[in-house]
Amino acid sequence: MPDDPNRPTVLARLEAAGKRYGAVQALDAVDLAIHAGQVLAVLGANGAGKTTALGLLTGRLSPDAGRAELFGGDPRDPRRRRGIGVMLQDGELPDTLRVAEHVRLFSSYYPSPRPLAETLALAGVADLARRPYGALSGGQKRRVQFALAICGRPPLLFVDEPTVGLDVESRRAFWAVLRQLRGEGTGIVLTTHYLEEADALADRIVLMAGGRLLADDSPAGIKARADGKRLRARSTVATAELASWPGVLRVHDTAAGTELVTREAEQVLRRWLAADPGLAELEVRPLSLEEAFVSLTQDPVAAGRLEQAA
Ligand SMILES: Nc1ncnc2c1ncn2[C@@H]1O[C@H](COP(=O)(O)OP(=O)(O)OP(=O)(O)O)[C@@H](O)[C@H]1O
Repeated sequence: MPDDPNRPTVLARLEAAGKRYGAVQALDAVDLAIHAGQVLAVLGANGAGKTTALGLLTGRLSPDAGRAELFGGDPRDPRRRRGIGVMLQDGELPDTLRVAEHVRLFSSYYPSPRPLAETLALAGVADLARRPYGALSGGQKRRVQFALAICGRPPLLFVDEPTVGLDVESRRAFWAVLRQLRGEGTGIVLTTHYLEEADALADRIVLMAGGRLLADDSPAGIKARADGKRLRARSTVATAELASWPGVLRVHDTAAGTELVTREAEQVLRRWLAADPGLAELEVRPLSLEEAFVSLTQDPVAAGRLEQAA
């Protein structure tokens, strides 16, 4: 059968993949596909299984159930691993080599690397080329690690919390480069604890908790699945009372008034107005990705609904 040109190219996948460390089921029956020309953001609290999932996809770890596949074969095969670029969280590099020397050395491992100047410019380190790595700031080191991950033009790029320690301007510049690489057809797997980053960049988000996938959807889809609203108003009703009402998921006081999250906005709002005729400065808005994330990872009912929907 001819290939469907509209079907995305799968670069890597997990099929019912599991990994156990003693009593800890780090990954449990996870199905995941990584597509060319897409940014996939992997989100989850500490210990959710993100690093383990990436370890299986990059061939650093082997599954003990199910399978992992990279470019159609075994991720542990060095020829396949040469097709990926990896930017790890704590990449240690020799301090004495200069930035350009590091990039030149890494580029030499690949069959058709980017020109040195292009790699340095993309990573935003052109003006640091002659500086020894050890003399760079934390954020500058992150950018050099990114340069090493992209210098070989890998069709698949893994970036693990890439913008930790970057200032706002550098973070935006980094996002622009990731978008450019995606535009060139690169598949990008991004783990991040910055939900704003996932919202801004990702075509798809997978949400992990306890080694399992809670959701695999677009950022808008994730927000819609959480299906809640945030209400905020100045009110004399005590937060403890609001928290006891049916349908209210969370309540807290802010400088701008009392804020609550609910999946039954109309019902809760009617009750709130009846209980406090003086209620003022009312604001109703959909959940942000951050609020949806908290709601889905902390609320087993919502997580169950997600699993059914998936
Ligand atoms: N080498 C190991 N030996 C024992 N347990 C491990 C090992 N690696 C991971 N685990 C456990 O497996 C679970 C998943 O860990 P993993 O590192 O994949 O989580 P994560 O989502 O990447 O977390 P973080 O956001 O903190 O990086 C955790 O409970 C962790 O303690």
